[in-house]
Amino acid sequence: MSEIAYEIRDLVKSYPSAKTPANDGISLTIRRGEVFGLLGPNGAGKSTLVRQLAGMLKPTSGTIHLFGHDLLKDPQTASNWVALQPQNIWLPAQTKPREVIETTGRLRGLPPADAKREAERFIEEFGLKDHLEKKMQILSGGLRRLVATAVTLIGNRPIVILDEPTNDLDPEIRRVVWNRIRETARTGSTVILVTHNVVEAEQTLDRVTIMRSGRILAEGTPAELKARISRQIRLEMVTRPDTDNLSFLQAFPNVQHLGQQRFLLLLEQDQVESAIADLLPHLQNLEDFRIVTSNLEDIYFELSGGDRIAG
Ligand SMILES: Nc1ncnc2c1ncn2[C@@H]1O[C@H](COP(=O)(O)OP(=O)(O)OP(=O)(O)O)[C@@H](O)[C@H]1O
Repeated sequence: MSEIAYEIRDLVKSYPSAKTPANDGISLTIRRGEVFGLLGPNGAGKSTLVRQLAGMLKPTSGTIHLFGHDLLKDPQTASNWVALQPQNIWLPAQTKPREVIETTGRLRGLPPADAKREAERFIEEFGLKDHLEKKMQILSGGLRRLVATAVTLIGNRPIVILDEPTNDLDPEIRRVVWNRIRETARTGSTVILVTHNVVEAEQTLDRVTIMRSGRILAEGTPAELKARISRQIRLEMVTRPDTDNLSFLQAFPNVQHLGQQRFLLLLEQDQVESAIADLLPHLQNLEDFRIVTSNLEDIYFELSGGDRIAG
């Protein structure tokens, strides 16, 4: 099988009702066996892109080759090779977790004993044991997403696409899901991830594309993208809840408000010392502060010059 999973060229998708294209000239190469991340704010066009990659949506123009096959001429290729967990998950309302996971495994060609064993492992790891008698229609959103993730991962399809797999999940289980995603790539599957959870995804992704307004802003490994602003240091501050006087923050012209009591300053290395000196007289207004190196979310913020990704 080709070392290139997807070759996407000049892809445009315009919805009839929209003024601007949801995907506006996307060209990308996704390699076999990598975990590839699509990051970007709401409305950037990420879901539109992955639905086309899964053969569920027809591009307006451009080409998509999957393992060398022209997906537009032969959309069936995608149904044979791709497992997609869409953002708005749908699972048959009357089914129960074990049944839907195991049956999917069998439909993907696993021998019955293997499908059963694999389903048991997902049930165990994803903490579904106490919910096996519940039908999909009464499962909570987070549990439904976990079942959908198991359904997508079971059977190790050559292409696995997950659109926001860790939404609605608590931190402990998110870690389990990220581990399973990495394991899936180790077996040779190519994994494409749409996520807002930039900080956690950074550990999982081999390569990243940052999108905005239907276009690609940047592409590379997390390390390559970070190298662009690696000189910068983050000074994160949490103000005390009872502090009304935040005027001391005005001494820092580029301070960003991250929401609630959280503030962020991105500093050049030679600015750190004086910033701390400016901050010291106001420590009584701070609940916490820390100095760390930049992360992937900062790169997104720097590149887009705008909204911070909701975490
Ligand atoms: N079926 C549709 N008809 C018309 N416009 C649509 C349709 N689906 C998406 N859009 C528009 O296309 C643009 C891209 O949407 P898309 O869902 O692909 O973005 P996204 O990056 O996945 O966003 P989010 O992170 O919020 O899921 C948005 O402006 C959206 O309103």
